[in-house]
Formats: sequence, C-alpha cells, structure tokens
Amino acid sequence: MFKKLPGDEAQHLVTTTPDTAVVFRPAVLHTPAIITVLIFTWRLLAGLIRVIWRHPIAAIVVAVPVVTWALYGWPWGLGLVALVLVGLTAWFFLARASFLRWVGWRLLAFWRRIWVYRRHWQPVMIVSGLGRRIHGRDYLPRLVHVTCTSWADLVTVRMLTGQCVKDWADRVDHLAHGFGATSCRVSIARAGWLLLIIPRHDPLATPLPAVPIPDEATVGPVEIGRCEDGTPWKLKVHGTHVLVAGATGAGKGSIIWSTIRGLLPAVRAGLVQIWALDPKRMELSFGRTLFGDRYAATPDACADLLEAAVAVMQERADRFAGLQRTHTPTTEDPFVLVVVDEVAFLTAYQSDKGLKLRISAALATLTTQGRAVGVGVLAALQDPRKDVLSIRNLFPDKIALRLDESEQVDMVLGDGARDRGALADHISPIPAQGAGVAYVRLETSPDPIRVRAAYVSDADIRAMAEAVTA
Ligand SMILES: Nc1ncnc2c1ncn2[C@@H]1O[C@H](COP(=O)(O)OP(=O)(O)OP(=O)(O)O)[C@@H](O)[C@H]1O
Repeated sequence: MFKKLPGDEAQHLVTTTPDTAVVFRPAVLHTPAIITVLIFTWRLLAGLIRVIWRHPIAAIVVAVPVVTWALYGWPWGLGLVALVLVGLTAWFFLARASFLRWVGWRLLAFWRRIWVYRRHWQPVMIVSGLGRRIHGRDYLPRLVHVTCTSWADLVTVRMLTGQCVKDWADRVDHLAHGFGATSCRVSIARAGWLLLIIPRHDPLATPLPAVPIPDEATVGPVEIGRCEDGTPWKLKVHGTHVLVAGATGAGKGSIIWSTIRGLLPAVRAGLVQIWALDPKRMELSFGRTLFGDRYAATPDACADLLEAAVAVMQERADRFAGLQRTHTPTTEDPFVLVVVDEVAFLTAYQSDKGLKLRISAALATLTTQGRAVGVGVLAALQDPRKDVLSIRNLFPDKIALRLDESEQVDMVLGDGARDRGALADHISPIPAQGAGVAYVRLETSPDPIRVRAAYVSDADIRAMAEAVTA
C-alpha cells in the first residue's frame, strides 16, 4: 500500500457497487516515520547498486577521480579528470568514428534517456493512451533501453501485458511529437518488446548527386542511392521484378536512371540489355541512344517490344529446360531489363482493347516466368490501385515514393506497412526535400526502411549515352 498509493489518495478512495449501497473504503494505516525513512534509504541504495551494475564503466569514470581526490588530495583528482578530458578530445579528433561508437553515442543515449524519454515518458504514455491511470496508480509500458545512432534514437520498450504492436503503430504521431521528433517507426524487438525508431534529424533531407558509374560490369544489386542509416541503397534487379509507385513529380525517373546508370558497365560489356517502353515520351526518350532499337513509345510498338521480350524469354526457357534453373548473364544470353515508364498508360488508360489485352498478357507472362531466365521488368506508375495495374502483386519488389493517399501505401508495400512507419503519403512534395525519397521493404525484414534515390541530371544522362555509344 505504501509503495502503490500515496496516503492521501488512499484515504479518500471510496468505491461502491453499481446497484447497491455497499461502500468499500480502504483502511488507512499510519506508517511511522522511521519505516518511511528506512524504505527510502533502501530504495536509494538499491538504485545505486543497480546503476553501478548496469553502467560499470560510467561508475568507474566517476569513482576513480573521487577516490584519487580523497586519497591524494584535490590536485591529483583534478589532474586525472583533465588528463581523461584531453585524451577524449584527442580521440575525437584523431578517430572520430570509433570515438562516436564507443563514447559519443553512448553518452548521447544516456543524456537523451534521462532528458527526453524519462522526463516525458509518463505524460506521453498517459495522454497517448498507451499507459493507464487506475485509481491514482499509473500503469506504464517500461522504457528499457535507449541507444543512439548517427541519425536516430532506438528506444526499446516493454509493452504492457495485453498490448499489441498495432496499439503503438496507431499512435506513432503522438510518440513522435511527444518526444520532440517529426516521425517515429515501430518494429518488433521480440515477444512483448518493441523498438521505436525516432529520428533526431533527417539524413535524407538534401538531394544526392548521381552515384558514380561502377568500374565493374555487374548485374548484382545496383547502388542507386542511400538508406536512412547512411548505408548505400542497393536495388536488386536481376532475378526479380520491381514496381516503382509514386505521384507525379515523386522522382520515379531518378530510380529508373540510377538503375540504368549502375548497369551501364554491364551494358557496355554486353551482359545487360535495357529495353525501354516510354509511352509518355518524356522520361526515357532523353537517353534514347542507350537503348538502340529496343525503344518503343507508341502503344503498338510497346506491345511488339513486350512480345519480343516474351519470345526471348520463351526461347531461353526451352533451351534451359532440364539444364539450369537460374540465369547467369553472358554475352549470348544477357540479362534483359524491360523498363516501363508509366505502365498504366499501356494497361488501364489504353483505349484500344486489343492492344490492352496484348500488353497485359505480355507483362503478366514476363513477370510470372521471366525471373529464372534472365528477363526482368522495372515498371513505374503513378496510381497503384488494382484496377489500374491488376498484376501489381506479380512484382516481388516494390518501392513507394511519395503517394497521394495513405491507403495507397499498403497497396504498394503490403498490409501493415504504413502502420509500421512507411509514411509515403507524408513525404514532402517539395522536390528538393522529397523527390526520390521512398520506402522499401527488404527481403530480410518486414519493417519498411526509408531511402533516397540519387538524382541523375540531364547532363549525367547525356554523358551516359555518350559513354555507351563511344
Ligand atoms: N532523387 C531526386 N533528388 C532530388 N530531386 C529530384 C530527384 N528525382 C527527381 N527530382 C526532382 O523532381 C522533379 C520531378 O522528378 P521526376 O520527373 O523524376 O518525377 P516523376 O515521378 O517521374 O514525375 P512524373 O510522373 O510526372 O513524370 C525533377 O525535375 C527533379 O527536379
């Protein structure tokens, strides 16, 4: 009783049954002051032992100068502190990365745990509805651990018994604003435990220049931009099909061109062929010379080119049958990447029913059977609804650039993606801030990650075309 309810509240606590006049009033026992003092002293000691146990290095850092001071006088204690500070400063300037990993981020995490999360935990939990106040007692999810990376705080939380991930995913806005951030993402750490990813700043806020053309001719995952954690964003194109969805001006072109750029050495080596379908006649026409005669803009020509890709695919399937199950690019059988800009022009918005059927059938055949024989599709579209692209589920990998409506996020990335923090509908429509920013789900994790494609300028595309034709 002492621990759970402040005495005043217990005194005034009265409950009755709904229908009868039965009154429950807790008996209040006045605790002698000495017991209160003993309990508080015990708690203080237990807290101290817990801090030393959990943070032994920090405890040693504090204890050693204090003991030195006590044993040998203040000049020695102060001298030791100065020595440590000089050592740390030198470490910071000489090897910043290791300093940050071992000291910097840990100190920041310690500070943010106390100053941001502990301080605001109770009000944020209660106001957001993730904690409960029952009869004056707060039942709060437990703040277990805070770690810092270069751009975000990773907060480990133990949920209240009976809570589920959706309870938290529905309140990411409350959590973000409650802890002074602009966004928050939720992922499962283990049963009953969550990891909240709360960015301190946006590492993708400024446009990225085009990734340098690789030296090596490879069809391996192509580096096309950067992930939020600073690692390169590598897009797999060989052995899969990729669908890029984004509203107008979201930066679909930068994903298409960055991919082509990364494949350029392989194109020159004859290991990759890019087949381009450009019904809008805007995006891909700019680097037309890169595609040779494998470029189509009119619906007729697009249908013919797609059927030619199907023919290549079927011829390979006949040849490979019983001999090999996966494709290795060679100059005889190069990887064929069919790039389609605004695929809806060829499917949903196509008025000629015959052409529409031919195109839809060819696309469905390529996306169901092309992977194993080295024919891939990279398609971009603005509106990801099923009636616009009925075969969207045949694309194993999907990228959600800025979208107009929140429902479209799950249509692209799969159920629950938005709840887990893929806020593609919140990406800034200002090109400098939001164009090329996207959410993707990697094979290794169900949690969406935020990425930004590098911007390939007109000059870059011209240089690429010259490099290929030279
Ligand atoms: N990765 C990027 N980083 C920075 N700015 C970009 C990026 N990609 C595109 N932009 C800017 O955004 C503008 C629109 O980009 P883009 O034309 O690629 O969009 P889109 O999605 O293809 O649009 P639409 O569907 O209308 O063709 C570009 O003119 C460019 O200025």
